Amino acid sequence: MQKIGVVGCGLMGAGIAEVCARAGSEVVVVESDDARAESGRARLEKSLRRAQERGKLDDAGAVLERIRVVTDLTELADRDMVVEAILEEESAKVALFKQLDEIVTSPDAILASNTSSIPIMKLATVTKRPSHVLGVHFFNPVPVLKLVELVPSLMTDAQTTERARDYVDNTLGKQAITCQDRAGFVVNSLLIPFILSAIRMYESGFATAEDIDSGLVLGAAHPQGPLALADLIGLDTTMAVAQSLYEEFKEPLYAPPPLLARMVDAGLLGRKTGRGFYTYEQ
Ligand SMILES: CC(=O)CC(=O)SCCNC(=O)CCNC(=O)[C@H](O)C(C)(C)COP(=O)(O)OP(=O)(O)OC[C@H]1O[C@@H](n2cnc3c(N)ncnc32)[C@H](O)[C@@H]1OP(=O)(O)O
Repeated sequence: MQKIGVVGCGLMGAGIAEVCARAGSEVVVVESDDARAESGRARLEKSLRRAQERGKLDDAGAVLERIRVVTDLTELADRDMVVEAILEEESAKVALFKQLDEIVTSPDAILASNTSSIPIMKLATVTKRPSHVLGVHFFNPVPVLKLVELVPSLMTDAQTTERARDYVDNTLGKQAITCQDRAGFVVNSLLIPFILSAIRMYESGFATAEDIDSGLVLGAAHPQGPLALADLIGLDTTMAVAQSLYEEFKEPLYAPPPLLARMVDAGLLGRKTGRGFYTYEQ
């Protein structure tokens, strides 16, 4: 698979486009309008230049030449695999998969979703090729974290999953794990209730954000504490994943705490807006 498409050039989409292009694939990224395409391009450039400055990449320019950011979905027609990385909203993803099914011409092409929590079956069944639809879920920051979760639905061909695994393991040099099509998959089913517990602890006044995070960094060797991690993921995404998990399993441990909902209402979404549990320079 050499021709990759990515839909969405936000935090995750840009990261996915970057790692695919760094691995030698030719990548077309689609954004919904010119302004978003421009900021997506800037995000990619910044990340690649930073990798070059840190000596992790020889030639950022050569990688950028393999990436085109466009606003027309039909430019994905000739792709071998398209990875959807738009906002975590089921209706938007369903509408996009219907369009991709019409646009992407090769019957062998894979339609993948980077969703964190929406059942793959909901996306597969709106296409005429459910055997070629699966979840390919990356982790933030995509250039740093090695894991990719592969999530076949009940309708996905074993061959589709194997082709995706081969690309992830052998072309991207990451490591794939596979799990069933249940909300949250492996990582978020464990990580989100942990983050929600930290938010409840903070909300109750039990300890400060700094002390909760220091506890986990210094006492359990986590690279960052749960509240800083929620800010990195984005509080809107954290909330959306929690809601999907709660809807699927109806377990109280997945219910979003009121403080998280209020922060999302207020637009305090973490790093990307400059304020969440902490404040950040923009
Ligand atoms: C919600 C979902 O569906 C899925 C998810 O994404 S869940 C979230 C999963 N992510 C995590 O759990 C992240 C956990 N945190 C970490 O791994 C680390 O704290 C971190 C990588 C974010 C930052 O690490 P740090 O040591 O505190 O900071 P820093 O020294 O700046 O970075 C460490 C390395 O990562 C690199 N890095 C950090 N952020 C980066 C980014 N956005 N892009 C590229 N590289 C980055 C740095 O360049 C640095 O590399 P070198 O050591 O080779 O110089």
